Amino acid sequence: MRRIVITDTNLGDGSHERAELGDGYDVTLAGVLTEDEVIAAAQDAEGLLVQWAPMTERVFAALPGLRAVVRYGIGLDNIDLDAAARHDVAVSNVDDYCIDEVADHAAASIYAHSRRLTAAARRVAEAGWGTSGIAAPLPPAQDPVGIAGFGRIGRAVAARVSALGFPVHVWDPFATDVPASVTRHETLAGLAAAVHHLTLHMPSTAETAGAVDAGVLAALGEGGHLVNTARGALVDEEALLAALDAGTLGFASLDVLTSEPPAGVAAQVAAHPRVLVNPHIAYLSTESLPQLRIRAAVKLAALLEDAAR
Ligand SMILES: NC(=O)c1ccc[n+]([C@@H]2O[C@H](COP(=O)([O-])OP(=O)(O)OC[C@H]3O[C@@H](n4cnc5c(N)ncnc54)[C@H](O)[C@@H]3O)[C@@H](O)[C@H]2O)c1
Ligand SMILES: O=C(O)[C@H](O)COP(=O)(O)O
Repeated sequence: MRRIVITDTNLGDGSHERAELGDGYDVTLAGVLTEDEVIAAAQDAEGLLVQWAPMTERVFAALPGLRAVVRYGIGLDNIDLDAAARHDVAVSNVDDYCIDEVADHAAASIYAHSRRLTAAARRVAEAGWGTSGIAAPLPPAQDPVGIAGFGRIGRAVAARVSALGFPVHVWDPFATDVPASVTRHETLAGLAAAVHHLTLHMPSTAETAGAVDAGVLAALGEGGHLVNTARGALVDEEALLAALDAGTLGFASLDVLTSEPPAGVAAQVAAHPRVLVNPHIAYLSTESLPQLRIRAAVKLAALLEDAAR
């Protein structure tokens, strides 16, 4: 019997995973989040299913029987991939769930701000019926959208916003087969300067940390709208707060922050009157969660089979 531990329990009770894995697996739902807790809970585990628990060098070193880890999600930023390789542990994510959900969320943020939904509702709540203080919306054809990171989600956002009539611009140094219908830029600042809405869809890595800095925000400008459904670490939040305070950036729609729940500068950003903040829910739907749990279990079983060969 192979022992599998589910670290975090945010996503459910382990029933989908147990049903998928069947009798050959002993699945324990640990509900742990710190290094020490993971090490204590995962002794003798061959496989781990992890959402946010930190998979660090220390954790891998303390679990010599571990063969495979699958993250419940797309981003692998809480897993030290070099450490996993050093300890001969296979790692995977669930790269094909929630693409439509996140794309819908980003496109909805763009459409909502384009029609000034948040600003207008705030105006009514704070100053009563009237239109002063609400910038007149532009027709979508004059309201370009910039997509940073043209992967699965970025491309799905492009399909949605172009169907709504927004011109699409992209920046992704690694993307091939970029369609002729979109305008490609060589730099993130160049993309920001060309658009009104900038939506982020690159991974959180050492290279992308703080990529949306003061220069990119200045290029996006006072009418600009930053949309982040990727990871908080992509944005220099000090610079974002300064730009919002100075009025040199128009608005931000943020599903993710550097600190979740918000603390410090992330809390100041989240409370800003020209920010629409959501509690990291872009992935969420009645379909995506069971898919995530089932696909994570299938992937872990495949990795463990490979490791046993
Ligand atoms: N908020 C949520 O609930 C939620 C849900 C799912 C995914 N996400 C985030 O969205 C991100 C994108 O997901 P995806 O499925 O589109 O990933 P993907 O791998 O399909 O696409 C990422 C794109 O980023 C590009 N890229 C890689 N490194 C880059 C760099 N240094 N600079 C610029 N571009 C770079 C790649 O070429 C690729 O085209 C994930 O990394 C994840 O963190 C968030
Ligand atoms: O746990 C989550 O918040 C979701 O699975 C999103 O994670 P992801 O952005 O890495 O997919």
